[in-house]
Amino acid sequence: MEATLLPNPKDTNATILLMGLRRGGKSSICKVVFHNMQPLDTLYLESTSKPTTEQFSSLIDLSVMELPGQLNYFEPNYDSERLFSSIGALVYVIDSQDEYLNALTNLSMIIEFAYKVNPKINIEVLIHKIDGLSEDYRIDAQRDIMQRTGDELLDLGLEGVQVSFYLTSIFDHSIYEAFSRIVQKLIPELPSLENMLDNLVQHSSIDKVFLFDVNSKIYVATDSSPVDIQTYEVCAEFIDITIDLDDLYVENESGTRKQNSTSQQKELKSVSHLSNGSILYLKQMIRGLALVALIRNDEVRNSANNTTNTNKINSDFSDDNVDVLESSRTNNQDSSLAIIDYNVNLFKQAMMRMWENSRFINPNEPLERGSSAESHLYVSDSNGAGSGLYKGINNNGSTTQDHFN
Ligand SMILES: Nc1nc2c(ncn2[C@@H]2O[C@H](COP(=O)(O)OP(=O)(O)OP(=O)(O)O)[C@@H](O)[C@H]2O)c(=O)[nH]1
Repeated sequence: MEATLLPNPKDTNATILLMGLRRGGKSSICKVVFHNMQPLDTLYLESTSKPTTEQFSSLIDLSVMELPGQLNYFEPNYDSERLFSSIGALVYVIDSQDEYLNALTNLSMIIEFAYKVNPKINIEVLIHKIDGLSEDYRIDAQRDIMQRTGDELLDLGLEGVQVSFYLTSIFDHSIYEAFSRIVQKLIPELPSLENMLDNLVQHSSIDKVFLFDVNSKIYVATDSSPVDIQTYEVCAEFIDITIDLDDLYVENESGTRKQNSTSQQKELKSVSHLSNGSILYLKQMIRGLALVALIRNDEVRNSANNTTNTNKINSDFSDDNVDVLESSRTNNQDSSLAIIDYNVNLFKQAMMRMWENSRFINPNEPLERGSSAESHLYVSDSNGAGSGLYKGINNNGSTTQDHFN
């Protein structure tokens, strides 16, 4: 019998394979995270009947493939071996509001197969729809699912397989947090990006900084301090506010309104002073990304109280040597922001250099904000799809994730 062709991920893409039993929430997750669908609208989604693949590209080219729950991919007429050998991450969705024992048996079977054909694969389990569970029950369900999965894998003789678990719901930011961590593992440049962000935080009075994909609100990198979900929410919402305001206003030029197209090409930047004295800072980066930083009021106050001059220091900004302005000795908020501006510009230049050196840079590609709803994510190298290089990546600060190996 001829093998049925499953969707063929592009070799150069990082590919995420979404699996799970019927009605678990796979299509809803895709629609909410990558197509900005309102969570309540997912109620009307029809059951998916055949495999689907979508491509998203911005910093990396990412394929998200969904396999419907009712199909058995281990029948000989599916070329599952080729499929599993070419993916970066297997994301298995478990409906935590439903009886999940069948799902766990199915999951173990899939892990056994996937691990055999692709030992570098990242295995990610979403304990999904937790919005319907009490706080206590969520923890119990997570513990139970982890325990049972571990036991099943042991029974199958699969020791040392690393599986990551996330508590998720499309009704809050947990699904974005989970996908951020999943996608980050597919970005070969992640350690360099994190180093650069740490350096930025260190020299710019910044409390927390995220590098967001503007369309999906997934963050492709952040500094090494723990991620607090409220800070994430505030920063992610700031992107929407900035874009809404940006669409609202067009610049005047000699008394006449500029064309929208002209204003869209300018670099997006926004600074907002919150009532508690903190500052939100956003600046457009390359390839559909925006840098969003939270600057706490005490930091700003400290810098405002200091009256000595700003010093320029030479510091090692990731792999590229660039100058960074030290902000600890400025005399007011404005100069503090000016320093952040200067340092963020250096960060952007470093990123541009990094991507110019990357194998995927397309010189004709615009560096500015992605223009279509499907203009999304991150970077991969030529073998990124199956490389899984960053499997053991640091997951510090996550309140929703746990893993074992
Ligand atoms: N409460 C809650 N419901 C959810 C969540 N995510 C998805 N759902 C609901 O779950 C139902 C099934 O979602 P789908 O996305 O169609 O599930 P699926 O896994 O794609 O199902 P198949 O296409 O049959 O494989 C829908 O009614 C969604 O609204 C969630 O986080 N919380």
